[in-house]
Amino acid sequence: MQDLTIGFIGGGNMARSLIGGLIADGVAAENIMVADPDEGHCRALTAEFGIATRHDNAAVASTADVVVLAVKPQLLHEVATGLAELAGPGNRLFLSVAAGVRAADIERWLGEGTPLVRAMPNTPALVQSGATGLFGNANTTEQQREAAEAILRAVGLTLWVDEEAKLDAITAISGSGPAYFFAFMEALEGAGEKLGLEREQARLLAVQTAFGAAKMALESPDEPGTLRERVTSPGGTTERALEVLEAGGMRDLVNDATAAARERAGELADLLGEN
Ligand SMILES: NC(=O)C1=CN([C@@H]2O[C@H](COP(=O)(O)OP(=O)(O)OC[C@H]3O[C@@H](n4cnc5c(N)ncnc54)[C@H](OP(=O)(O)O)[C@@H]3O)[C@@H](O)[C@H]2O)C=CC1
Ligand SMILES: O=C(O)[C@@H]1CCC=N1
Repeated sequence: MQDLTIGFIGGGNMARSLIGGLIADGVAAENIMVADPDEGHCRALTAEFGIATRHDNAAVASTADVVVLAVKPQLLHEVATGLAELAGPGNRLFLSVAAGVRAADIERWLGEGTPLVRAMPNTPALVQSGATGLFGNANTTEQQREAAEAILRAVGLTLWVDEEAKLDAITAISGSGPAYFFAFMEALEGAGEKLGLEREQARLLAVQTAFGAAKMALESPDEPGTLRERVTSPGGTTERALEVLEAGGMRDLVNDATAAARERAGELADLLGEN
């Protein structure tokens, strides 16, 4: 892993999160390169992480053992076909983090036989607390799967799936998931302000509480449901609040929201796979 050269195609939010986590894990800045058309993104990445950047995708991909495709799904066809000369059977590993776009379509654009791992990471990778689902196509060697896993494990938890369709469920739960929790923190912050706290105080309390609850849920042998019960005194304040959330349909809403996210991943796959 320490000797792997990793080339990112696209230097936006997800790439930045992965790069930050990899650097924090001790990967040498010389082993990471980014291609992005935006001069501002390139300058910011070099300033923050000391990595080299280019505007030329092929120049970056040609020097990399692992090429991370981190552009928007809608751009993946164009970007992948542009790298076809550097792909193919027995060639370097491609690692796509794009939501929805199927491995078979990416392989067709890069060239049949290309070793490809599809990953669904999330932005907490930046602070090495990411969660990533992985799926490898039939062309990947054991060594390449290990390389993909080592990159993502450096920035958090990894989980292989045996059916590619499960990546869409992972997208809905943990890929998009940080946004759900950030939205809940925003809501709690706003609620705290309404209840008379200073905005900054309310934010700090909301964020620290989310962190504490997540840390506890991760470290405790007990399930989140048990931890919830321990906060909820019979006839107390939490019980009253949870009744309101349940009456408002919280669980149905979460089911509907994640189903919508998964459906969107499928729509993207169908739409973009036509190319
Ligand atoms: N953000 C997230 O939480 C997650 C994102 N993903 C996936 O990661 C991928 C990237 O998402 P995200 O980082 O959020 O998106 P961003 O738009 O932040 O990043 C994409 C980057 O690619 C650049 N770019 C545009 N065209 C090209 C090109 N032809 N060649 C190289 N780079 C190009 C963009 O530049 P410009 O802005 O100038 O267009 C931008 O800097 C998506 O496929 C998404 O599904 C997966 C999991 C989580
Ligand atoms: O919103 C999106 O489509 C991407 C994929 C998962 C998180 N962000």
